[in-house]
Amino acid sequence: MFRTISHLRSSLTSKISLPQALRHFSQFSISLLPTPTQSIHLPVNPSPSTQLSLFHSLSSPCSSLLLQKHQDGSGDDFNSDPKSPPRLFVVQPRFRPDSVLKPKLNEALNLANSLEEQRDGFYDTEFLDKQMPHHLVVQNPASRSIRADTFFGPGTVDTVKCHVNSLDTQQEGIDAIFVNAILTGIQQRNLERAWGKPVLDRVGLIIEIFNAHAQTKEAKLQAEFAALMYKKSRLVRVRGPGGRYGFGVGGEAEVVSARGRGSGGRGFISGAGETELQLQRRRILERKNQLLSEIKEVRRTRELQRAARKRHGGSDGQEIPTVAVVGYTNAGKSTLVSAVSESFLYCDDRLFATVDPKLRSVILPSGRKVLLSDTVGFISELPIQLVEAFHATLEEVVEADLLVHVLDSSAPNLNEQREAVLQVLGQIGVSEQKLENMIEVWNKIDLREDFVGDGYCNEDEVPSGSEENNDVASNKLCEEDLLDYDDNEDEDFEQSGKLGEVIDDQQGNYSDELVSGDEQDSWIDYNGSLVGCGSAEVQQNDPSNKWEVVRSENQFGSESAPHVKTSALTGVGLQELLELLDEKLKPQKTIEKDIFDRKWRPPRTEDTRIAVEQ
Ligand SMILES: Nc1nc2c(ncn2[C@@H]2O[C@H](COP(=O)(O)OP(=O)(O)OP(=O)(O)O)[C@@H](O)[C@H]2O)c(=O)[nH]1
Ligand SMILES: [Mg+2]
Repeated sequence: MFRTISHLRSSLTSKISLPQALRHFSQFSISLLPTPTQSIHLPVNPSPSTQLSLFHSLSSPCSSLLLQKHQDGSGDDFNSDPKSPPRLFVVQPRFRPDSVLKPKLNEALNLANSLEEQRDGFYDTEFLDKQMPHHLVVQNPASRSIRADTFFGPGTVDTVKCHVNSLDTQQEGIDAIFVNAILTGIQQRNLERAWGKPVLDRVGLIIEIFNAHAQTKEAKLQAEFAALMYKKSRLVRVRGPGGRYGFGVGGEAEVVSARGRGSGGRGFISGAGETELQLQRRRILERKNQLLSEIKEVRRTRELQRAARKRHGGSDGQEIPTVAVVGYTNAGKSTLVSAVSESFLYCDDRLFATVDPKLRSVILPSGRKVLLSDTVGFISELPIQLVEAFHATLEEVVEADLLVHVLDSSAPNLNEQREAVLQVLGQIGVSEQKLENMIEVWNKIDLREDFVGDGYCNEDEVPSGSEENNDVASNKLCEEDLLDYDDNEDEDFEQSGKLGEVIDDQQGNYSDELVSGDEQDSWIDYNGSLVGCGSAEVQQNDPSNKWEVVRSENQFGSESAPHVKTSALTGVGLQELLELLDEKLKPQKTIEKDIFDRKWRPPRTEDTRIAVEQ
């Protein structure tokens, strides 16, 4: 059955998540037509989800791709379960030194494996039992040499293509390619065309994970809003062979930004693709307005709930303070809140396991009741669309009386994670005063090599909220030990290639000064050897090697020491954390009282002095 694209688009209504869309996407063979076309081959009676997957395809300059159901029906059997996780191939740009690359690659693999939806309230496989995705480390183009059309140089694009083809001949195949970098709309589309697979960049994947993990109406609305804004910023049009604009094949492509600014000037207004572009924009705008009004309602409800909490307070009529637990994703926030509140919150090694914020009440050692708010985790380069869309959720953090920043003390890039969290807190408008008053918790202390059972790096170290007790000497000691450890690990990593292989386009020593130009990638301080596409094999998953770097030790190079070290799993440090909460929440009242006293009642001593003089 053939229909026009406009006809098709007008019938596309429902929304499905990317995992589902990718499943359906894989049921079609894709071939470029020699000339732009407005026709499309649809399966008879496409389901709503199939329709939407087509809509995804049609949003790209590949809208003239011929989508044909496999004649032999093989597409139907190809991983046709719409809820099974998509298989992603991870392309990780290289960083130097390897101690920087390792956590980034590790995070990329974790992100790729986190894109999964629950089935009947559960995931099919335990996260740590999942196979590591296939991956490839490629050259990271220097910022001034990033190609506007494909991000990577042609050598890297070809190399990835070779590996994708090779994986496709294998039984498992892959559904999409995840590039752990931020791509522009046109780079993404050009790479999709070059590799013949859907491409996700870092922002896109994180947004999709939020969509896949959202359970409540609030989280679903916000995640969809973020996805919509992301999609809006990626509308592209292409210039065909005759210089005509449209959604045609080949030719030079241009991005039309979210502000509607195209580089085509007046000519942009006409052209075959313009109607389609406008139609998409209108559909996005309509949905955006609808979502905005629903999100507004969510914010209003949250405000009312907060006000009610303040009004009713505890049993003694006192206001119940709220403590927001923030931190990098997977730091153990939910586990910590569960442990101290003796309740259950969903915890998982999947990144962004929590998308739906939860409140739990806790009784502090003084008998005072507080509410702990477990909220979404942050990540470096957290998409701004998500920060904006999750405004209603993040307002809880801004409005909280006290913040607890949970860090994974076993993370090799602890400082980077801290910075990423502080950056997001600044972005959402947390006041300086709250940041200064924030409690820093180093969680997962049991995973540290220097863990001696009481939770501290050094047996002599006595943690406390006060700066003086932060044992800098002992921290330095640990730092040296761990740096040694890292160096050795780098060697192992390079030689054994356990995590994947490094693919280079050129052989020899390079720096970004030496290589530039169309035909070559730029290099960042790189010493490497040629691994050609033919000789290279993509790292196969070896279950014994899985997640090896996940638990590697960090450099312990933190300038500021934590206020308290905990292990949410073993219970170490939890009592101390509660005592610290008590301590931090008490002074606020005293300060308020002081101000009140000073404003309305002159100090008694003065009164007394005056009385004596008289
Ligand atoms: N060994 C150890 N594992 C921990 C500890 N705390 C949490 N974990 C594990 O770390 C993983 C992530 O924990 P979560 O509590 O889900 O982390 P989170 O910070 O809430 O993560 P997001 O919701 O994704 O932002 C889970 O597998 C936990 O079991 C700890 O103190 N020690
Ligand atoms: Mg969580």
